[in-house]
Amino acid sequence: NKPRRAADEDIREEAARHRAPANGFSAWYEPFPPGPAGAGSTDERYSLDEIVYRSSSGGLLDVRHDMAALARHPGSYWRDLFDSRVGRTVWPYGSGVWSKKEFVLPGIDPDHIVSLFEGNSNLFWAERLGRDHLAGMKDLWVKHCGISHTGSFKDLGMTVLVSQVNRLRRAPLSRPIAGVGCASTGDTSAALSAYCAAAGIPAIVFLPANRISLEQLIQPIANGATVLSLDTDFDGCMRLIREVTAELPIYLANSLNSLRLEGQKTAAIEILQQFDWEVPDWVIVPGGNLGNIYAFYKGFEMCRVLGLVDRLPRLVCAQAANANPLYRYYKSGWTQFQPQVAEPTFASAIQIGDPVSVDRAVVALKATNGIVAEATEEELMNAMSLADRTGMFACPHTGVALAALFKLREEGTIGANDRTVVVSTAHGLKFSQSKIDYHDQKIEDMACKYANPPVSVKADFGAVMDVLKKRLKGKL
Ligand SMILES: Cc1ncc(COP(=O)(O)O)c(C=O)c1O
Ligand SMILES: N[C@@H](CCOP(=O)(O)O)C(=O)O
Repeated sequence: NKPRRAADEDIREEAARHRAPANGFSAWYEPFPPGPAGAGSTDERYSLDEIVYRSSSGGLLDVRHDMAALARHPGSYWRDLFDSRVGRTVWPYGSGVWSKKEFVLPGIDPDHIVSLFEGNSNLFWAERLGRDHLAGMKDLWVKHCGISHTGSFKDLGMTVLVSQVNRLRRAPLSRPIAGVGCASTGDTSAALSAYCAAAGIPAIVFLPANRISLEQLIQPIANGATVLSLDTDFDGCMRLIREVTAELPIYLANSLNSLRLEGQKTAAIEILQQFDWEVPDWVIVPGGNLGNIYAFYKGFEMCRVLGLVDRLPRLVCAQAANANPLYRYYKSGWTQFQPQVAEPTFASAIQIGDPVSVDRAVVALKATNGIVAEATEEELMNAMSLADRTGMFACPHTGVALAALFKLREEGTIGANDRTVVVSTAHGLKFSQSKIDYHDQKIEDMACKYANPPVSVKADFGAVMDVLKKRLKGKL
């Protein structure tokens, strides 16, 4: 048995005492798209300690790992190492993200890490939904990335970004970073505010006024962030935060910053781990700014290249029909990308018309023989509500992914025996108003097929019995 930690020592201090020797792994920024696997594919590279979001030609950047160094260990070494860390409190490996530290930010001192023990999210076996509503699917799973500290998958990326900012601000680097800022449809802002509050770093969030849920709005307010409610949409907020971060010493926290994706990619690695390192056939991800679909690809591809698994799943990116620039691009045979002014959607966190990571998404989809699907408002709300009827409490974005699954299953693209994972990106409780409107049948031009409004009854035994007998007719 391990001796108990001394009473005057916390888990960071305990970890510092047991600090592993430097492991020789490293990572840096390179221009996107990445070259072939292996180090040294380009001369342009930047240390992760530099504050840089774009390449010299104005393109995206990507975090690149020294794959040759990681490949000195066989895949079985990494599988065993990651498995040995699951569900522990050893700093920082108890986090689902930092349990894969060598694949994420290998060089960061654990003492600089800002973690809320994120990740390790539930992989839910959607037994009834698959069997009863998807023509006998037996191997349907929902990765509940939204059952997390701030209620969305953004925690996975934000722990990495805020940890790196913490490192930059502290000695010996001592960079004069006044705060960290983002534009947001409500989830990035919640995660940024929570991690900054935990680290004591100022957070600044730009939100499109009246376009995010009340639950999302209260999160940064409660965490003490500077909240700017702007009379524009998300794309307008994004343009503004980019201008502001170019002018002021405010570090940019949106997924344009490729550090975020290093954390988000661990959800893909976690899925493989939860299946005992077997690769699912399909993974369906709702897409907005399009960083996450690439993050999933990166996680899967890294595991393939390093021999933890031997193939990639096929990826599906699902968009709301009201905010579908990637879907249109895909339908054009990847010939014509047209940004759009996104229309309101119940999946409000993906109401994005000019996604920053469109080129990243294309790489991910082409490499995985992927598909882009779309869902109308009625389709996504019905899919979400039907999933709820089978024991989930899905958010509308998960509804978009589920609606895509229904279509692909119906047309036979996804087979009854295909192991399929739907990525649930946020907690349904963050979007309760849309559920209330659905169940109240208050949505214009929507039949709300699965509405289940509460029944108002007189507090009287007879009246209650009448209602129950009617409801349970034939079952009593
Ligand atoms: C709940 C939710 N689902 C899905 C997405 C889409 O992720 P991405 O922007 O990385 O495509 C977002 C944010 O955009 C989100 O907040
Ligand atoms: N849904 C996001 C939109 C911004 O995406 P990001 O990944 O680029 O930060 C949000 O919640 O703000």
